[in-house]
Amino acid sequence: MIPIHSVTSDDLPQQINSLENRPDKPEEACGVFGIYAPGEDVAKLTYFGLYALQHRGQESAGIATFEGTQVHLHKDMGLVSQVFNETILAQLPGNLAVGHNRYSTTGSSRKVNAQPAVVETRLGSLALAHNGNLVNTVQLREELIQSQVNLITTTDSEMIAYAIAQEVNAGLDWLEGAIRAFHRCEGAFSLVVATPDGVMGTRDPNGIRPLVIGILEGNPVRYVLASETCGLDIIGADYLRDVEPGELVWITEQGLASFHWSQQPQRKLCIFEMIYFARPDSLMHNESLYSYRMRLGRRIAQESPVDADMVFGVPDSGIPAAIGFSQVSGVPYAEGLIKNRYVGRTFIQPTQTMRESGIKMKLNPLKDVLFGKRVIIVDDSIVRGTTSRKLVKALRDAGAAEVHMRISSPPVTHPCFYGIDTDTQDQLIAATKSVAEIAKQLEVDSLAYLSWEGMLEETREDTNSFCSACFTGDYPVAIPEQVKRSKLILEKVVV
Ligand SMILES: O=P(O)(O)OC[C@H]1O[C@H](OP(=O)(O)OP(=O)(O)O)[C@H](O)[C@@H]1O
Ligand SMILES: NC(=O)CC[C@H](N)C(=O)O
Ligand code: SF4
Ligand SMILES: [Mg+2]
Repeated sequence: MIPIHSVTSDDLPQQINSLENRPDKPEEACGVFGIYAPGEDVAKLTYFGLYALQHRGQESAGIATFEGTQVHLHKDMGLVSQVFNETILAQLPGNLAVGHNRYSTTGSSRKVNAQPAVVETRLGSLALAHNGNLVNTVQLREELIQSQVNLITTTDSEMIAYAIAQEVNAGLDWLEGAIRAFHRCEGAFSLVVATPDGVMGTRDPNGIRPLVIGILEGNPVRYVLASETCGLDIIGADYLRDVEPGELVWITEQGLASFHWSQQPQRKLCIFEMIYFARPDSLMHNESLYSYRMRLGRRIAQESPVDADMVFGVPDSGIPAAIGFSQVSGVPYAEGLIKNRYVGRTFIQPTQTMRESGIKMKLNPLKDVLFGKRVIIVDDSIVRGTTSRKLVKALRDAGAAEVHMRISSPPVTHPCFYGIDTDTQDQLIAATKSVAEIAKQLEVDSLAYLSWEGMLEETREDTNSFCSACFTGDYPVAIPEQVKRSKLILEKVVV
């Protein structure tokens, strides 16, 4: 158990959107979970919630519980199953809790930067867990320092916690203080915040990252917040609704109260959540992402048909689209690759050698199935192209006669600043190469990406209600020049 901390200085200096030790593929955004359930084992329920949200961040995990005014906190580097055990969970009593799985986007990947961030205020402690990434970190940090806030790290999440504390210490209550602080933040933030009085959940005015509300039946009903509905399912909570962009929900012994704090809310959910990041069994817009991803496969089969003997998906995230492709094209669906189930979704690959061998460790072609066949492989995205390049070679080595590749999203040409690390622009294969050049480099017989319109229309929602900036460069929240320059480093991008 670690004591309530005021974070120490061992990770200074940091650059904004620190890029060191990044793997070569899109990483998950963080996972957050919150619960108000007096009488229940809130730590254990949070543990299960985080377990279901593990795919959103695998660097560190943490849980903070409140027992009256007393906060209990445990966090460390590693997976949820490595950070917690029965003994540790038993030392986290309380009526309410928040938890976090981290993939770092601002501030290095170190224990000191693990979340929840706990800070003290005149009304007691607050514990905050954040999914997303602020773009005005430099300005916010400056403001906080100038107002004598003793900031020690550069994690954007901790700055939000200190901004709330600052407003509360200036005399505001929890709600007013939090709302004042949210107005000072720009970028992406889905937050859960625990206080001695209750749990808050909010989304930024664009609702870039998801956050859902669930209820645990009982008398009285208990409320749960989670990044995705799979975090509700695992504890038997029913999905109630999404937290709206620019909405604050405040869960206390009085129940759930809602406040709309933004004057200009709009829907700009990250489309990458839908095509890749979130779990396929999670619901978005009242349907599973599995169904949406299958439609993407159907759509690309219509847009870019090709004749072949079999079609299969790149495990895991390419599979639903491959099934959809098969349904429309009539090309039989088969298993051409077997994934080692003990290799995580995002096998962290800090060096090129490890990246290359990582793919080999993760995916193995079925030689007897592939030999002499014309195959179509479907994946959800190509970012740097490392996976595709290795895979195509492995399929050819296994004896495939033809290899056709279909990607169920458009080419990734721009980096993300809102909580997903898609690397600097020069690392994105489609930023510098045309589709024909990529096909040549990957050594495929044909390559086609889904159209941008197709990706958005298949959501069956208003096509303006998504962020798709990594495909277009059209960022819904303006990126300050200094931050832009850290990742947008190419003069000319291929479109
Ligand atoms: O072009 P690249 O830079 O190689 O990145 C893109 C690849 O990475 C992701 O899969 P991931 O390995 O995370 O696995 P999953 O499908 O098991 O989630 C994605 O689904 C692509 O396969
Ligand atoms: N991926 C995320 O959501 C990261 C949250 C936060 N920016 C951090 O670095 O911890
Ligand atoms: S830039 Fe791409 S990954 Fe980032 S929030 Fe927008 S759609 Fe998602
Ligand atoms: Mg994948």
